[in-house]
Amino acid sequence: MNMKKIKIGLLGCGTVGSATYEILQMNADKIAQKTGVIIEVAQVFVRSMEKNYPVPKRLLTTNFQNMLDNPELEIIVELMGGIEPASTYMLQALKAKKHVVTANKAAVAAHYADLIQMSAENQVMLRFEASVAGGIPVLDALQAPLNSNEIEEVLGIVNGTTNYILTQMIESGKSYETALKLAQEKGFAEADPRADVEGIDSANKLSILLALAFDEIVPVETIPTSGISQLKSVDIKQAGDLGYKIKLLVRGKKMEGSLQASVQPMLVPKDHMLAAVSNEFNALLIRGNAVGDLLFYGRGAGGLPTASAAAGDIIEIANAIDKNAAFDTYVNKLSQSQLIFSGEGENAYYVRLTGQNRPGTLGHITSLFGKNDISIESVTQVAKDECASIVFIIHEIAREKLDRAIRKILNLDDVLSVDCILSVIT
Ligand SMILES: NC(=O)C1=CN([C@@H]2O[C@H](COP(=O)(O)OP(=O)(O)OC[C@H]3O[C@@H](n4cnc5c(N)ncnc54)[C@H](OP(=O)(O)O)[C@@H]3O)[C@@H](O)[C@H]2O)C=CC1
Ligand SMILES: N[C@@H](CC=O)C(=O)O
Repeated sequence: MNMKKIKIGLLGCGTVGSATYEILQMNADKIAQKTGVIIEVAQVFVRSMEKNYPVPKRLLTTNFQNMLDNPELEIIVELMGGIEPASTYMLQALKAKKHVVTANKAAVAAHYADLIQMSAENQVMLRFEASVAGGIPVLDALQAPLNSNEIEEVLGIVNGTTNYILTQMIESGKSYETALKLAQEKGFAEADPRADVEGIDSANKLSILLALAFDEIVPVETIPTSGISQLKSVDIKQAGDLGYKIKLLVRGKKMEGSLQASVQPMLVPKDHMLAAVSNEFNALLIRGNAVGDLLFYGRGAGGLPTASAAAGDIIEIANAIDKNAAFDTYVNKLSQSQLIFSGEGENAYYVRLTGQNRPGTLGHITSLFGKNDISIESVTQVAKDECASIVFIIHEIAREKLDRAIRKILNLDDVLSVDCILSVIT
């Protein structure tokens, strides 16, 4: 049988780029057999011709314009990372009527509307399944299979590096620094790992999820975001003693005409599904008003799992080209919802503070919480010499209300410091 050959160009040949090349070689026969299409990597854009990449040297180029001008290349697969020049290259490729696949959540989140619009105007396909939760097909699921639902909530772990670090700290007693170094060596971390540990990578992914789940474009910089770099081992241990694991979670939730969203380390009860998600694995709970709760679980970082999603997008586009199908733009509608973005919403909280080790301290604090309508679920106190470490779990309230009460607590003579405040999943 004479099969159609579709030529593609890769931008970047690092962890994900080389794994994408590997999958397309390793599974070439299977892909051709299943789809009737041969996918050929015809050019690979890199920064240096001197470096050793796991692709034949004849494919390498350091000139992006060459790829743009190459009429044989029908699909551009952007796996370089960073907002620029990746975004500009993708927009140029779409304008040149080339289909685009990317794993780059930073670029997609920053230029979501422009990219969608450019693909729609030029009637070419744009796919970014690999940009959220690595190998887990969660963006596709939010399209056809779930579009009969109104999505009520998305909640989960979408950053492999931080989940790997927390798992290694909790289960293997590794230091934060050692665990981060290991995550980098394994190819999970971003080129600048601050994006992982400060929660920015999760916020980029959440912004994409909010667009697909709620038709709402929420700029990344407006999402309340905190990461794990400031977490102290004492809180990881204390949370463990109280029956929780700390996880970096993304949450988007529809509440009476408003949309709440946040990225933050949260205490997760040990019997919660998300508590069992370890190392570089990700998991996302999606709640639809018809289907109820769905849990998506799998490897969220690493070369082959991420490349599996990118290669899936390439094959989908190659199929559409082969069949002369209409080139849908995947998400061809831009924000149409009337939801008002209202910050992180209400949460239960873990509050650790240090007070004087003397009778009355605890009473003063609990009475101040009470006067501010804050209800306490549990209190744990550990006294050492002059000081006492006191941990409260308090029932759901708005963060601003908690912060107002904390300011008053800090004015009490017998309170020395408020050391840690973390949200708790209930
Ligand atoms: N690693 C993972 O687990 C996952 C990564 N992603 C995303 O996939 C993308 C790629 O990540 P990853 O493979 O880990 O990154 P790497 O740093 O391993 O690879 C990036 C590649 O792109 C090249 N590159 C970077 N900038 C330029 C530039 N300006 N011009 C030319 N080449 C450039 C690099 O070249 P050089 O070799 O010279 O440095 C390298 O070959 C990122 O968007 C990332 O967020 C998504 C999900 C998971
Ligand atoms: N650095 C990211 C890579 C995948 O998106 C992560 O750790 O999840």
